[in-house]
Amino acid sequence: MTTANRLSIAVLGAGAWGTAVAIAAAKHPAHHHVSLWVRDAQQAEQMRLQRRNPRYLDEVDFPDNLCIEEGNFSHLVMSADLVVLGTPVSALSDMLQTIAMLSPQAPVVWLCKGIEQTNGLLPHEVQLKAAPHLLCGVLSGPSFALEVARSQPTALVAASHDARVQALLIAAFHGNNMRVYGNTDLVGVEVGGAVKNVLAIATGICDGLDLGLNARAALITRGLAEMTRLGCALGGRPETFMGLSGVGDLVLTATGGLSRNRKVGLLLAQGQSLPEILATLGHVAEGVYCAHNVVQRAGQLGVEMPISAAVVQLLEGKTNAQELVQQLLERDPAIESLPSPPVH
Ligand SMILES: NC(=O)C1=CN([C@@H]2O[C@H](COP(=O)(O)OP(=O)(O)OC[C@H]3O[C@@H](n4cnc5c(N)ncnc54)[C@H](OP(=O)(O)O)[C@@H]3O)[C@@H](O)[C@H]2O)C=CC1
Ligand SMILES: O=C(CO)COP(=O)(O)O
Repeated sequence: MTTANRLSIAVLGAGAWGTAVAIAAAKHPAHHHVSLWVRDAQQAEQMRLQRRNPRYLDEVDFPDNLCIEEGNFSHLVMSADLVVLGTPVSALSDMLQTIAMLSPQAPVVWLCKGIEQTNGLLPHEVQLKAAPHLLCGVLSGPSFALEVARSQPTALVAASHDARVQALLIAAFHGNNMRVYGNTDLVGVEVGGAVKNVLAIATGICDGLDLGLNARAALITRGLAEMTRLGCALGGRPETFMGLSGVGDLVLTATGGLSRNRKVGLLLAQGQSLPEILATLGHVAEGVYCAHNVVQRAGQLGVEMPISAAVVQLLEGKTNAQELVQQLLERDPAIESLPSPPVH
């Protein structure tokens, strides 16, 4: 740390979320020194000239203490108090391995929400495999990039088993209309972040078919039940799913007009094909890439996830939106199973 509370923060990855988080850190009252690393040299040049990110968040100006970097990021990693990975899940393993070689002691947090497509691992499982000795954590919770970049009020969860990483995340981001809550349940926080994306696709389909507000509320509630079942079977705590990274992010993503996952669902309901949708989306929609693994991991644990399974069938072209709804409605009657409230 340079002076009391003033941190040097390196954000690697300048998509919508990496850019918004870099802006939030730079606007923090402690005036952190923030470097935002962009992989594309041309984009970096544009961002330096315009002091905005024309590709992903073109309406928000960069604060003066946000520096745009490109090329080799080793000097950034080696001098940072905190490294923040703004890349999608697909890049996590490579990024962590590179960072571990450069600076094995660097505290690293990731922002991605999903499951690795090739091997079905949650982000912290990817880290345990790729760079097990790094000091790590995740920042998650209901947070559309545009609103964070505009400093609109937002509450997030800083999850880590290491109290120093939680404290660093709070020092980096808590303030200037952002609240950051500490949490030690990495599994619960990451399952919430991954599954809500799949459920947002389902809710987009529901709304795209104009099934009504009753149907949407039912889908979100039963979706939360299936998220909680999977999360608890993987070792997460039931109360985590009642928190910001669980029901909080589920409600935001399933109902919010800024969600890319919800948009995928809306367009599927209109009859567009998945390749067409992905070709025009312009951003990563992690639900598309993790739905299959969510359902596969649930299957391995004997956990039922009918809504997520229906989304997988649709994404794989095995059903259409109308059939999917029929399939869910025709399920046998059941007792409403809910996770028990935590005992304090
Ligand atoms: N947007 C949001 O509101 C939120 C997003 N998230 C999560 O954050 C993650 C990133 O999302 P978001 O920023 O919105 O995605 P975007 O699609 O906006 O941007 C993705 C960024 O990652 C870069 N990238 C992709 N692959 C690699 C790689 N292999 N190496 C280096 N950089 C790479 C892309 O570079 P390039 O432009 O060159 O392709 C781009 O800058 C996702 O997991 C998402 O679920 C979480 C909370 C909020
Ligand atoms: O995670 C998010 C909000 O918390 C963003 O969701 P989308 O990726 O669906 O836009």
